[in-house]
Amino acid sequence: MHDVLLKITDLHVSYGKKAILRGASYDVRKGECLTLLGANGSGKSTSLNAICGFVNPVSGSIMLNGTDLAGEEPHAIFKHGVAQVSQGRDLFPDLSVEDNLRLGAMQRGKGGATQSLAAIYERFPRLAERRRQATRTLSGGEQQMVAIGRALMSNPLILLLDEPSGGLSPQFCAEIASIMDQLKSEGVTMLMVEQNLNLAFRAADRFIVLRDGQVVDGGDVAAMAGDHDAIVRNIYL
Ligand SMILES: Nc1ncnc2c1ncn2[C@@H]1O[C@H](COP(=O)(O)OP(=O)(O)OP(=O)(O)O)[C@@H](O)[C@H]1O
Repeated sequence: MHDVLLKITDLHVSYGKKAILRGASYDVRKGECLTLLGANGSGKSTSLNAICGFVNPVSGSIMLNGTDLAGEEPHAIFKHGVAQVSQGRDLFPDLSVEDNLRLGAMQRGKGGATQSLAAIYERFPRLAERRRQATRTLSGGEQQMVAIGRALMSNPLILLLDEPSGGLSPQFCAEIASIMDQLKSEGVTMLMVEQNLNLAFRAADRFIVLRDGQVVDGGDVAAMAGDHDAIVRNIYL
């Protein structure tokens, strides 16, 4: 038996009249990394946005440790322990690295446990060196580290990662991959959307494939023994 942390059941999300998620159901188990795969427009980012409360589901449930998050406000969902990392887009560019990191802890508020800055700097020495720099002066990969660090400051129950490798050089992709390895070894639960299949399969324990807003495939990454072709065909053909 696996401990389920997040249970999505029959989730429907629409933008106006356009149905994007059409009855998606899946679980994320405690301590695992689950990757959402699927062609462009299949509803991967919408899934993360629904979990975070940036978009309200039409119906269905999003149970986190027994609490239904569906329809809750984003700040309330964050306080329940869901933190999203979205490609550095939501950082404050003129604030220092340190101030951006501190904001992650403040947002969770008094009730939530937080990680110390020292712990984040130990994990990301590159950020310690740049702690006083305006965040906009960092490279894309370093900004992605700030975004991950900021999410970790709130000590989340689950980390949602939207394209962690997006737009990064191969060198930074490798760094992000090793950060994810480290998070996994620490038992951090992650739900990730990732187009870079090398990273997706390296970091993930399990995957699911979305097509037209429904789950059409899924399984254990280890069981595929490196044979990813069938999955790729299922996603893109
Ligand atoms: N705010 C919005 N308003 C209207 N339509 C939207 C909105 N956000 C996304 N969509 C549409 O919903 C569909 C699914 O988008 P989503 O971003 O979830 O796809 P995705 O699977 O993450 O794709 P990609 O791999 O291209 O990022 C797309 O057709 C997109 O144009």
